[in-house]
Amino acid sequence: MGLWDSLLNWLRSLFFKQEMELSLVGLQNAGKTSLVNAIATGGYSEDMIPTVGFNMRKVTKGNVTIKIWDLGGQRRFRTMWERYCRGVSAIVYVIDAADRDSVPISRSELNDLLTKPSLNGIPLLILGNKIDKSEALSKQALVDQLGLDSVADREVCCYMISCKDSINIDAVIDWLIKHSRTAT
Ligand SMILES: Nc1nc2c(ncn2[C@@H]2O[C@H](COP(=O)(O)OP(=O)(O)OP(=O)(O)O)[C@@H](O)[C@H]2O)c(=O)[nH]1
Ligand SMILES: [Mg+2]
Repeated sequence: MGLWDSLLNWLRSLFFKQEMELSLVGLQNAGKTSLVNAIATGGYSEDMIPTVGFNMRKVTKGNVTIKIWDLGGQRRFRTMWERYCRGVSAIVYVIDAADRDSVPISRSELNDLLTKPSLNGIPLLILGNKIDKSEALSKQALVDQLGLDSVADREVCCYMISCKDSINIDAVIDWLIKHSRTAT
């Protein structure tokens, strides 16, 4: 990048602070809280406490401040998902790609969420997590088993990630930054 471009980018970052709000949803044990840690600090821990209700974290990447609603994935918390997804810039849906038995439940919970009129058109990022495990599904298998090809009313993107080995976390951050909007 030339000096002039760098200068322009710097000026832009001073005047156009970006911010975005997103919700992290998906079944318990999928790795949502681990993803927040991976994005915020790159840290990872084996012993995580299940999220009770929700947590809110603010993470700053460059000139983008991301407000993350990290929701509990246990059944009793799933009815809250819709409320916390309203008005966000993106819905991030995390799946344990190595827990093949849970994928059908994940699919039906995702379908329920996507039929809510209040969430119409909100971009969806699907993350197949735990690809460090040998039993993890391939991306194509996950896309098929979730029926993602039939989602037509919104932008959908899917990445396979590992919070443990920091695989594709950069791609996730890039996608998020592209979906932020200029703060007013
Ligand atoms: N092998 C492997 N394990 C992971 C990965 N990401 C998370 N885990 C583990 O999965 C377990 C659950 O992680 P959490 O981040 O607490 O899952 P969660 O989706 O926030 O769960 P709830 O808060 O109950 O909804 C923990 O033991 C993590 O260490 C990964 O990429 N690979
Ligand atoms: Mg959690």
